[in-house]
Amino acid sequence: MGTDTGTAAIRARGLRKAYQGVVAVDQVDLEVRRGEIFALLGPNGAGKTTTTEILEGYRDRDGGELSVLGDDPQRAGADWRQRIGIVLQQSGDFDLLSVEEVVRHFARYYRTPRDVDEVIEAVGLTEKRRSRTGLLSGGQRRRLDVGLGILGSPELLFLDEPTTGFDPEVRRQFWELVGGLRDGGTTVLLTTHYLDEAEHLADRVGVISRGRLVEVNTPARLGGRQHAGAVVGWTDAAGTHTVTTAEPTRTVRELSARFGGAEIPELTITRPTLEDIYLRMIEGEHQS
Ligand SMILES: Nc1ncnc2c1ncn2[C@@H]1O[C@H](COP(=O)(O)OP(=O)(O)OP(=O)(O)O)[C@@H](O)[C@H]1O
Repeated sequence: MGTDTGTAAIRARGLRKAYQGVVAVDQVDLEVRRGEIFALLGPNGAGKTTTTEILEGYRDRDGGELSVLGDDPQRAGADWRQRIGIVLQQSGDFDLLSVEEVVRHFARYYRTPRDVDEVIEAVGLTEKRRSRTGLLSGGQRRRLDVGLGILGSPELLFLDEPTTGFDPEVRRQFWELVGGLRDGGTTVLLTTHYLDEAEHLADRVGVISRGRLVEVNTPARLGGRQHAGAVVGWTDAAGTHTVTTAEPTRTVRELSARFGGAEIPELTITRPTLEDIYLRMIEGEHQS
């Protein structure tokens, strides 16, 4: 397809893959723009890993057209590989080496690697640089994985379920790290089961179910979320009340009048979360 991909980092048309006759990826059309964080969501077995592996060049497709950074991953060579970064769910086994030794080792695979100290600093492991990687916590280990993924200053970074097992604080720090990469111009393809992660990080999300890409949209608009009603809740002497409405402002105004302009007790206004919308979509898919 040549190098003319415009602003698309990934462009797939009719991507298809079956294992022993069982279809895992079914006519997927996908466009990931340069500089965006795109999250691929879907239940277990939906086809996310298969799709990502095809995009990474680790798995051959059965059909469809594909351009990743202007080349077909099935034919692309070492030059192309230098331009992508991959952070797998489980990385290699080098427990006896220190953080610094591991980063230095992997830096040799790149013609123009980033500065080792800078990478260690970027993933927040400076204090652990001399620790054996086998002694790192799960979250620290994951950051090292990301450090290795960005060593070659990739134009496109694949992150496969990067924050599984992270505590909330470390997840937030990790999100900042990934957001910073995007701000620096890196395109990120993220797979995750955490909907809050997708909401926080992704510019756009794609929902894949039973091998098919069901919808691509911004987190705010997925599944018509922007039109979903709000739930207004409050309490009074009779107990707790909730009302679902398309006009929460009007409801609040009425309540305010009823309480004589005083504070409305325990007032809440909630809208469906991305997870609510996603679960509805997936449920609908299974019933269809
Ligand atoms: N190597 C393989 N051989 C045979 N079938 C496979 C192989 N890899 C995946 N599959 C099947 O293809 C389908 C898609 O699997 P895939 O791993 O791509 O899903 P996934 O969305 O990544 O799931 P998860 O969220 O559990 O990681 C599943 O039905 C799975 O059983």
